[in-house]
Amino acid sequence: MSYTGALNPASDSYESRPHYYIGQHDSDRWEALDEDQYTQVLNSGFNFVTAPITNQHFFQRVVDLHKNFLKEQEQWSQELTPGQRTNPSMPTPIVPTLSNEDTSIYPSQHIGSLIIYSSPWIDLCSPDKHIASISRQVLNLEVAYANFCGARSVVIPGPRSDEDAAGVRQYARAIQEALQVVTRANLIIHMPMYREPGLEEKAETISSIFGRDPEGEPKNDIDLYTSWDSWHTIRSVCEYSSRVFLALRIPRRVPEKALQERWFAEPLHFLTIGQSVFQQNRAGHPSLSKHHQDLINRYMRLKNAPWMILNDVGPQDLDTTPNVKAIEYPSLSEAASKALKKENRRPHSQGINEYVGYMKYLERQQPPYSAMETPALTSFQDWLQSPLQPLADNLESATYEVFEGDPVKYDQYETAITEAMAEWKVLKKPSALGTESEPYNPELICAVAGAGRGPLVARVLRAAQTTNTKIQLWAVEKNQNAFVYLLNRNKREWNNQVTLVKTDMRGWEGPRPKGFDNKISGVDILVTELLGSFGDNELSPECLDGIQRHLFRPSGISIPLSYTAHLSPIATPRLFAEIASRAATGDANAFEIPYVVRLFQLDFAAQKVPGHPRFQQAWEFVHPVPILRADTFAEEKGLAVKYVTEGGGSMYGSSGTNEHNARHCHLTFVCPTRGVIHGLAGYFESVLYASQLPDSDKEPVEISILPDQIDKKSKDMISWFPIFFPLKKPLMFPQDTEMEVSMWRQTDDTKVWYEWMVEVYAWVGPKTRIKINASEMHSSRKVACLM
Ligand SMILES: C[S@@+](CC[C@H](N)C(=O)[O-])C[C@H]1O[C@@H](n2cnc3c(N)ncnc32)[C@H](O)[C@@H]1O
Repeated sequence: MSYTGALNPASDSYESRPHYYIGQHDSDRWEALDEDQYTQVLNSGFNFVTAPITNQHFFQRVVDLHKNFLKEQEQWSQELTPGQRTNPSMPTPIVPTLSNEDTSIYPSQHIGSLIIYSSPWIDLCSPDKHIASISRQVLNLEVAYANFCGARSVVIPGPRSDEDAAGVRQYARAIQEALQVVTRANLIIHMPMYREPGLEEKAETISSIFGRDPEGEPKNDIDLYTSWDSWHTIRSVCEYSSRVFLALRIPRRVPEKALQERWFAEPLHFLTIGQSVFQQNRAGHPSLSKHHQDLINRYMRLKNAPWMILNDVGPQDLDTTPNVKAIEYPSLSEAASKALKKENRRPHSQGINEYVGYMKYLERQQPPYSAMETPALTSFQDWLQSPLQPLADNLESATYEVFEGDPVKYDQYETAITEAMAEWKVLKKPSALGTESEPYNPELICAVAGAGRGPLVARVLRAAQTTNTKIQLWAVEKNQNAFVYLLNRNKREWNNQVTLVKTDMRGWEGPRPKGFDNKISGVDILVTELLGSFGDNELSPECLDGIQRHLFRPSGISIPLSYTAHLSPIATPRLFAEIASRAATGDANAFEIPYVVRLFQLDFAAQKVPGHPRFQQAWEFVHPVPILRADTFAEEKGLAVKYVTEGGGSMYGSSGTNEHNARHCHLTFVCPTRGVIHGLAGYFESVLYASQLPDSDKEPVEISILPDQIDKKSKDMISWFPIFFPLKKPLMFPQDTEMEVSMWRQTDDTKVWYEWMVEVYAWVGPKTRIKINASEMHSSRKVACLM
């Protein structure tokens, strides 16, 4: 396949894969482009260009200012007495404000389409306090002016080295100060993915001009994470400001996956790609390695996909004569249509820049959006929602409609119900004469509890048809509005064959089947779907406690049979920033509640290590509660006795009736690379049905939202997003950490809530571990009400 011939938007559907916005940056550019140059760049295929805030005139002014200062200081120190001379220091000169000769950008309604660069020659990290101060003043003057002009984003070169921690702190402070100076514009810090030895760009800085650039010996042992460390210091000092973003410089050699993922979680605004990152293919055209392509493809899947800036890749023949007149930038579309008119007038078309042509080719080669990447689903990426409380609240029809839009969940349920019905016939027949506890019943008695608008009722009826089973069916629902819908559906679709009961399932008296002398009977199959993102968080265990007493013993079947909650510690700077801003604007509980969120832009802290998987099970619930079948069932399933015992303890002031649904876990995750976490990602899995036949080799019917299981167990299931338990303060950890997560599912007679904390341990000897960091104990005092 060829990428030459380049842009032909009509030839491929751009909607079916992420779109590339490609900008042009020239590191030698001192002036903003004039209109003709700008048009020429857009004509060569770029979508936007960069512009420096200040020019060479300003640069020279600052250099002269510092030169004069040094001279004066020299003279001044000569005049001091030897005693005074030990620490001569004059106050740093004040950089005069900008004049119209210092800049070529001006306010215009189109300034937003320019990406503004602050001066690459400032050195905010300089150990020379005067140079550092001048640099800071220049930055403030520049960002203030860019903000005044209406610029939306200002790219600021990151620290030149990560070695000097004090320098990085100083840099971070300067950015924090610049944030106070600008009221609107975003500050975009330009960082390398890592420092490639010998390949760092060497730009002239105010320090190098005055001979103060700390060169240092080139190092052989590269620490891939120092650049990220610097970035982390900067954004932490800026308190995760929502106006601080990243321009990430793509290296020539793509680093290990863990580092790629680390940056993936950060607020990427731009990917910058220098000419030297490109290789030449056999035909002599620029190309990127497969690793680079994979990296870009991954980053472009983000909801707010980064834009790309190609550095120093032409067009070469721009007339770059310094331009001191005010420029009125046309909008992108105006410029493009002007360019087209000009193009038509030109004898020879100038053609697409070959680097842009190649990037556009890569754009078309990206994997198309999958079923899980519809615009609707993508819009949910990293969007915080409060968990539903279907017990306490009545859901709206639109919410049910969203559930019903996911066929995967219902297909799995139908498979489970079908298997259970088929096995019921075999298991129940031998006791055809019946016992006292299980009188013979030729028709299967089934109940769907929490029926909503009836999708599971429909699946039960279908399973009965498939297995040719005669059933009597009850549907129990406490939401009076959904109940009206059920009544209507029963009449229209189900020929009134379903017995509808509007009640809280915990108080349901049980079915009175036909042919039972109007007596209350047991239930053969109880179908429920009361699961939340963490399995038990929508109070499935508590609701089932009240209804499972109606199940026939021992043959009654609960679908689901069991569910497990799982955890993994994650870095998610964007969510932390969002929750922190909620907390700062008055939501005192912002960090004390879990959120349902389609986690996407995250980095898992734990690696997959034998014995310490990345996702670990917190706890399990099994139905019916084994106390009722304790001896046989619990033993068969190998359940811990603590799950079997009902009662057992009581919260202060409560009678402890729900104590058997309390849980606790203590998990150890292994984190080989240093980093930071912002909370815990929570998931669930559920066994809907597992064969009860002794010789069955059938796989259990399961659903899972665990990232490493969903494709295997319930591919493309979208009914549940993960849950996120935030930490109030980001928790740093060094390399080779053992991270210990403790979580409790707490309950009294009236409610259920979670408590969680994380501790960081490091090995300091073969047998000695010390605690080096810990979060606070968090408590979502009232996650779900039982009343
Ligand atoms: C997650 S929705 C599932 C609804 C439906 N089965 C579906 O798949 O669309 C849970 C349903 O259970 C109902 N529900 C929750 N707790 C209940 C209770 N204790 N008694 C009766 N219905 C309950 C809610 O009103 C809601 O309709």
